[in-house]
Amino acid sequence: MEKNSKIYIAGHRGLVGSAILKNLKAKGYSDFVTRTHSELDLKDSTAVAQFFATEKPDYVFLAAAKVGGIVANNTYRADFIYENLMIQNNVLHQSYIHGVKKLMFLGSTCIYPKNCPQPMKEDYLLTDVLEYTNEPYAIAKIAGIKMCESYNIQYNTNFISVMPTNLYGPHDNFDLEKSHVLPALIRKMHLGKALELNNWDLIRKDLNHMPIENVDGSASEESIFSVLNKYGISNSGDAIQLEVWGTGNPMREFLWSEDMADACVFLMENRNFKDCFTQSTSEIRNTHINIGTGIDISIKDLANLIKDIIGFKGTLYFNDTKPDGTMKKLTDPSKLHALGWKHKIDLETGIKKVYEWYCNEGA
Ligand SMILES: NC(=O)C1=CN([C@@H]2O[C@H](COP(=O)(O)OP(=O)(O)OC[C@H]3O[C@@H](n4cnc5c(N)ncnc54)[C@H](OP(=O)(O)O)[C@@H]3O)[C@@H](O)[C@H]2O)C=CC1
Ligand SMILES: C[C@H]1O[C@H](OP(=O)(O)OP(=O)(O)OC[C@H]2O[C@@H](n3cnc4c(=O)[nH]c(N)nc43)[C@H](O)[C@@H]2O)[C@@H](O)[C@@H](O)C1=O
Repeated sequence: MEKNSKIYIAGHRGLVGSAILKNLKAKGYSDFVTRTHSELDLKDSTAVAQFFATEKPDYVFLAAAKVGGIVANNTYRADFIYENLMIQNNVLHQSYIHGVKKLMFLGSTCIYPKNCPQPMKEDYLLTDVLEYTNEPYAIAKIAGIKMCESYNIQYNTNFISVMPTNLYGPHDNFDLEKSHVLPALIRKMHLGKALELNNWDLIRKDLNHMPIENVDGSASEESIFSVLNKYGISNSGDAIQLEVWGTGNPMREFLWSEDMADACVFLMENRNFKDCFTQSTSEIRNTHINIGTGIDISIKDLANLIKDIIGFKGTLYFNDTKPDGTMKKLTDPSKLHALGWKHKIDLETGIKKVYEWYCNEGA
């Protein structure tokens, strides 16, 4: 990429897209094309074709997708497969039609089999059955990888795919039903601590920023209590109790979103699809690259770490009627390391940074 290249970041207000935009600006890139979801619905093939014909971007980061945690994936199964297939089909195909020089497609580590050998190497794709809770989303992401490879092989495009592990950082989704575990636990413990301190100003400020089921900060204490109870924040005698979904035993790997963005920009600057042709086989597959830390933690230990950082004193209980999902999904990031990139922010530092962001801007 040249510093004056025209770069389209699809999903520039999201967790990853906002971090990619910030990273590119810091590195001296200056010509960006962005559209919010309401300005351009990427599911709309005609609108996407018109957008590419008008803007003609040189480079594309596809960080727009239907994204959510385990329960959202399991509940809105049709939306997750339909929306993701539509978004990626439209953006990839129009990037080919309009001669985009290079595109990055963002997948996810849920593309790997439920009982994948650990750590997960790129070559383990399509070797066994997927985890049920996010199968529709994973199938869409696998289709995206195969679409990139197929267009590259048939049409000589330069589409590269990356498979990030679980991500977290500023501009994440903190909805208590639809978000991923790390932002959900941060918000629950932030509210739990405020309840412990009887700090109703803080609780009302949080709910004004993001109402829970239409309950905002103007509601009565009784209504607020009842909605917090529903989402697993309750008062049992002298302690606040906080629900953690599942058994607490699953292992997860977490990467700071700004490290993720740095890896994406590094690969856009240094990696081309043709690099994969050095393989000794005529069958070109598994050309995607894992992005992770190679370090994981149990959900129970994660919950206790967040509890300590936030200073929530109440008790945690594990609700095993909620799904655990995959028991372990740890990336093998050696392909990325061999290319010269490694993460910088460890989990404890990242949680402190995102909690500070949440208190200042997110809540
Ligand atoms: N978060 C994570 O832990 C992980 C994420 N990923 C992948 O990384 C990528 C980015 O995810 P993340 O940043 O977390 O997601 P976010 O939900 O934070 O952001 C998604 C972005 O996509 C945009 N978007 C969604 N639907 C449409 C649509 N129909 N038309 C136009 N824009 C749309 C949203 O726009 P708007 O803001 O305007 O609504 C938003 O900016 C995705 O491909 C995701 O699958 C992979 C692994 C883990
Ligand atoms: C990134 C990845 O994200 C999704 O997969 P996931 O890793 O299972 O996502 P998760 O963050 O929602 O959960 C991780 C673990 O944590 C537990 N857990 C505890 N308490 C809460 C809780 O309060 N909220 C949530 N969401 N999970 C909780 C939860 O039960 C599970 O065991 C994919 O669907 C797919 O979208 C994908 O690619």
